[in-house]
Amino acid sequence: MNVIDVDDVSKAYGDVQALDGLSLSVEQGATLGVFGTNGAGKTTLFKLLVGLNRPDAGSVSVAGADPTDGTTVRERVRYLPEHAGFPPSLTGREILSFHARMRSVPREDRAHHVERILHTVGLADAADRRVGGYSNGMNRRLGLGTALVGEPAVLILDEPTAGLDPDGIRAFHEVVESLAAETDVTIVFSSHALGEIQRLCSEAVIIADGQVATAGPVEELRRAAADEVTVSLSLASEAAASDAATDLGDHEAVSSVSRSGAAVTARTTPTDAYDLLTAVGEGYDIDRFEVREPGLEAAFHEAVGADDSDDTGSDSTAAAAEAATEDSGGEPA
Ligand SMILES: Nc1ncnc2c1ncn2[C@@H]1O[C@H](COP(=O)(O)OP(=O)(O)OP(=O)(O)O)[C@@H](O)[C@H]1O
Repeated sequence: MNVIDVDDVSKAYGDVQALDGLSLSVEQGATLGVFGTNGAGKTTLFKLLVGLNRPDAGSVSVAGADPTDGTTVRERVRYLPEHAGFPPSLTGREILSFHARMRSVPREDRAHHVERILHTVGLADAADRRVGGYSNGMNRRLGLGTALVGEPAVLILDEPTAGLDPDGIRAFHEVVESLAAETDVTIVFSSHALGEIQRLCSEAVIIADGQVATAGPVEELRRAAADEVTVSLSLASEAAASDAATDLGDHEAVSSVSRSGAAVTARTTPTDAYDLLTAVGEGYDIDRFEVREPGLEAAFHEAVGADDSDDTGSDSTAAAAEAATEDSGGEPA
C-alpha cells in the first residue's frame, strides 16, 4: 500500500521552477532516500509532503489525505527540518514530555512513552541534562525523538546528518536503522551523501531540475548503473602479480587491468568475476581478494550526467559513497 503519492506536481517561486512535473510513490514501511544536487527541489518537495506549501499543479497524498487538509495528516506525518532548535535551559526529557503533552499522549502513558523514545534515540543517559550542553549530534537525535512522539506513520527528515561528525553520523544511522527494522514507520530522508542513502534506504529517488531523474529500489539502481565490477587481488610477490596481470590482460572478459606492487586490479562483469578469481587461483597463491560492485554514485552520474558531479555538495559525497560500496572479500576458498 502506498503511503505517499505525488502526482505530476509543479511548484514555482516567482521565476524559479522548483518542481516541474514530479511524480513519486512510497510504500508503507519503506525507507526512501531523496538525493539531488543543491537546489534540485528536495526541500520544496518535503514542504509539500507535510502541508507547509501547496503545489501550483498536480496532487499530493500522504497517509491517505491531502497534507494541507487539517490536522489529521499532520498528526501522522512528522517533519524534521534541517535546523531545529530547542530552549537550552530545558532537559531532553522535559522537551519530549512537552511534545507528548502537545500530541495528547495520555497522561498515564507519557513518562513511559518518553523513556522509550529516549532509549530509541540513544539519549537515555543524557535525558536529565540541559540541552544547551548537548552536542550537535545529540540535538539532532533529540529532534528525531520529538518527531517520534505519538508514533507517526511517516517521518520526513531533511538532511538529518548534515554537519555532523563521523560519530554523530554513525549514532544517527543506528537510530534510523533500528526504526526501519523494528517499526512500520515510513521514512523519507534527504541527503547529499550517496553512501548514506545506499546504507540506510530500501528505495532511492534522484531529483534533478525539479523532476525525478531516476527512482527505484537501491539495489536495482546500483546494479543497473554499471555492468562492471572491480576485482582486486593481493599476490605473494611483485613477480607473481606482474605475471597474473599479464594473464588477466589477455582474458576476453577483462576490460582493464592495472598493477601496483603485489596488488592487481581488474574490471570485469559480475558474472565473470568469480571465474576469473578461480582461474588466477589455479596459477598463483592469492593472499587476499575483493570484489567491489558499483555504487549509487554511478546511478547518479548516469541519471544527471557527469557534468553535475561538482554540485553534489561536498567531497564527503564521494568519500561516503566509496565507504559504503559493497565489498565482498576474504580468503579464497
Ligand atoms: N522561498 C523561496 N523563494 C524563492 N526561491 C526559492 C524558495 N525556496 C526555494 N527556492 C528555489 O527553488 C529551488 C529549489 O529549492 P529547494 O530548497 O527545494 O532545493 P533543495 O534540493 O532542497 O536544495 P539544497 O540541497 O541546496 O537544500 C532553488 O532554485 C531555490 O533557490
